[in-house]
Amino acid sequence: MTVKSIRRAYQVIKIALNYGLDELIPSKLKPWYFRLLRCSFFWLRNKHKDKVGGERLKLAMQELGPVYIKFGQMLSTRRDLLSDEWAEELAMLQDRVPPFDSSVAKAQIEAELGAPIETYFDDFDDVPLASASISQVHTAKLKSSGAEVVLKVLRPNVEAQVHADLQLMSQSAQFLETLLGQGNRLRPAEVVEDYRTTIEGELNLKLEALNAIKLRNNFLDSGSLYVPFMYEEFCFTRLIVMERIYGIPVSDKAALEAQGTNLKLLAERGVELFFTQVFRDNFFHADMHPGNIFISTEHPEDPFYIGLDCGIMGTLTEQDKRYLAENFLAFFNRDYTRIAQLYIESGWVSADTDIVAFEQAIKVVCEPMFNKPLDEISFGHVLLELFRTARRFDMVVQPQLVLLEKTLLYIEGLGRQLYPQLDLWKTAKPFLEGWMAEQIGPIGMAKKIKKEFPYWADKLPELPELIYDNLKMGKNFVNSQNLLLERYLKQQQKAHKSNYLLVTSAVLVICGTILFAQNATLWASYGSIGIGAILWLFGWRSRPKNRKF
Ligand SMILES: Nc1ncnc2c1ncn2[C@@H]1O[C@H](COP(=O)(O)OP(=O)(O)OP(=O)(O)O)[C@@H](O)[C@H]1O
Repeated sequence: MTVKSIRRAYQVIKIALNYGLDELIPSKLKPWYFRLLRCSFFWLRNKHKDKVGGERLKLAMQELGPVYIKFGQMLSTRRDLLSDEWAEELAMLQDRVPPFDSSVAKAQIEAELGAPIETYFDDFDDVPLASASISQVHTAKLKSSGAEVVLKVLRPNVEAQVHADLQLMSQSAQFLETLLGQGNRLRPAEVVEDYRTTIEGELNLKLEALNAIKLRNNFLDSGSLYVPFMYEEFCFTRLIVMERIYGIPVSDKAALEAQGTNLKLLAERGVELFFTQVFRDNFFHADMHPGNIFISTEHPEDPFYIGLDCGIMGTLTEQDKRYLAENFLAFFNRDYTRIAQLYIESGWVSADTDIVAFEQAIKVVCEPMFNKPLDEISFGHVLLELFRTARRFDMVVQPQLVLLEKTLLYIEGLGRQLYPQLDLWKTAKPFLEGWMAEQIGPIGMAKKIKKEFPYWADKLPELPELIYDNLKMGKNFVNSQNLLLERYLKQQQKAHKSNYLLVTSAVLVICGTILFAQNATLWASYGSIGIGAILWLFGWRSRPKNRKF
């Protein structure tokens, strides 16, 4: 540990204790050394006794800075780990990060461009358009075309800060895990690792630009999602330049209503967009929060979404997608046995899970959901409850599914906020059923054949050789089996012979001893014992050696 990280550790401890975070750990989980450590910082007291736990955690994270703010945002999406109150409290964490000096931003931009800003841009605005946890956004115009653009630049030193804080978090999580025991539901080390992958991805703006280009191309002619154009020649690890967009933040419902937006259509399009991204493209935006989604001001009767910040994108395997779709369909058919089977088939829970108990647990959480009308059931909530249940049966955490569940919950919440009568099931069911039919029906089969055809066409000329090799292998296998059998039979014969000699020798030795004890003819008793001993020697020598087949 360096002096710097010790100083940072003290700062973190100070803020944590000032917000009484130590008091949030149940006393039975605080061993004597923890209490001793706490006492050694006796001058640091909880200054926020009047606030509830979740709020204290939120405030502490806000004070700790960008890394912890983002961590809090991510933690708020892990509703499988946190209670709803805590999750809601943490979800309120906003990027209330003060902007950094625009001269620093300019210097960073010029370092990436390798030239003064004026070489490529006009009207660079020193006042940032937005200042977020990881980056800051400035507006300008392209010199070449006059197009309005935004320059998104990473905060100075943010990488070092993130890495140092991550290391500290990781060490604390390990410590907490030792404290709570391996089997604890909270799994702090796993949560931190999950976060590491997320935040490290965000530190590379070039990656964000590439994601945005892919998403933009997927929806280029869709009329439901617009992703700003990226100026690739100005996209680097610490700086990206993109088209400036104008829109209404999705959370501003009053403004949307004022311009006469068709909210029903907008809400339905949101759900469709989600399912299209997941099932058709297997590439979904996984950092949906109001700051990243805007609504078009053009033709409000046929509105479209504008998506920003593609730093965190999710993908699923073909198998995950199929199990997921089947999961939803099985849920709506109330087929809990199928749900339990799906979790086992997919490997999300172990194959030796007690399927009857698991099915029962699924039924207990799912059945009450049907007390509501079908159109009020939330897919995200279903998934959340199923994951919570599966965790009790030691489900291995699937980060890609957690991302998906969080996005789904958000999309549904958003849809209902925009249009409270939104019928999710009606919007999603045809999509899911159509997709499933494509996967397992004749169309699916034809698609698979079409997809695999180039591979088989490539392998076809090798087929005769492969058949010959396999036949040869088969013949060799039969030969080696015969050899083993022959060896085995010989061993058996030897064993029989040896057993016979050993038993006879034992009988002769016993008879000789009895004759000797009864003072019978001495030569007969000595002869019997002698022959017995010789036979024992032969029997012992001829016993089969302990060979492996
Ligand atoms: N192309 C754009 N046109 C107009 N405004 C933009 C554009 N890109 C970003 N912004 C503004 O900048 C804000 C922050 O951008 P962005 O979300 O990409 O940054 P971030 O650092 O990744 O934030 P966070 O990770 O905390 O969500 C957006 O909420 C939006 O207001």
